[in-house]
Amino acid sequence: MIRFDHVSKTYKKTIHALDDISVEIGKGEFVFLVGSSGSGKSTFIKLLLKDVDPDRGDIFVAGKRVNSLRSWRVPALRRELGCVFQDFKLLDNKTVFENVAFAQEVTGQPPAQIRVDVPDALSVVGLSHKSDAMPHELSGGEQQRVSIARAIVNRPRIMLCDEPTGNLDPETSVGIMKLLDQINRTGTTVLMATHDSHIVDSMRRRVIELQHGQMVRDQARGTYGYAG
Ligand SMILES: Nc1ncnc2c1ncn2[C@@H]1O[C@H](COP(=O)(O)OP(=O)(O)OP(=O)(O)O)[C@@H](O)[C@H]1O
Repeated sequence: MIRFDHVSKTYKKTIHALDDISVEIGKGEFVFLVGSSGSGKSTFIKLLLKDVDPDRGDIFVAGKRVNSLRSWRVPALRRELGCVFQDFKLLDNKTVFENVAFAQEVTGQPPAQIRVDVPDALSVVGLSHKSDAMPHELSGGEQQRVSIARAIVNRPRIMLCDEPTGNLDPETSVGIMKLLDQINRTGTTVLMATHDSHIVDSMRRRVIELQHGQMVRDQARGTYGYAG
C-alpha cells in the first residue's frame, strides 16, 4: 500500500531530513512512526502527500508512483489519503457538518452523496448530535473527532496521522486511539507519527523509528523505546 525505495530528502541542500529510507507498509497495517523531534517523521508524511518531493528514490502509494505524478493527478492521490493533524485544522466559521462536507465538496462529490456520507462519518466518530455546532463550541477531543470524520468521509484507503493526540489529555487520547483502531479494523491502513509512549506501548503495533533521518528500527508489535 505504501513503499519507500531508497528515498532521501534534503532541505536547503544541507539538512538531511530523510536518508536512504526503504520500507514497505501493507494494506490494513497499523504503523507507529516514532523518533525524536527533527528525526524526519513529518517529512515522511509530507512525501506521501506530495507536499514535498524527494531528492532521490521512489515513493509508491496505492499503486501510484508519487514522485513522478503529474500535478493534475495529485488530487486523486490525496483522495486515497485521509489526514489528521495535531492542531485539527478545522474551519472556524463553518459548522461541524460543513467542515466534514467541505472535504467532499473539494473533491467534487454531488450534494446528494454529501447528505448521506457526512452523517455516516459523524456517526462513526460519535458526534451526530453536534452536527450544527461550531468548532469553538467543542472540546479538543471533539474537535479531533470532527477532523477524523473529515478524514474518513471520502473513504480513503490510508489514514496519515501526524501527532493526532499531541494536544489532548491522556484520557481523551485513549478515546481517539480507540477510534483510529476501529477505523483500522475496517481495513484502512493507518500510519501515525507520535511522541506518545503510553499509546505506542499499550497498542503494541508495528513501530518504525527514525533517527536523524535514518530508519533505525522496524519492529512488529513494538514499544516506544527499544526494549531489546
Ligand atoms: N521546510 C523546511 N525547510 C528546512 N528544513 C526543514 C523543513 N522542514 C523540516 N526541516 C528540517 O528537517 C528535519 C526533519 O524535520 P521533520 O519535521 O520531518 O521532523 P519530525 O520528526 O516530524 O519532528 P517533530 O517531532 O518535531 O515534528 C529537521 O531538521 C527540520 O528542521
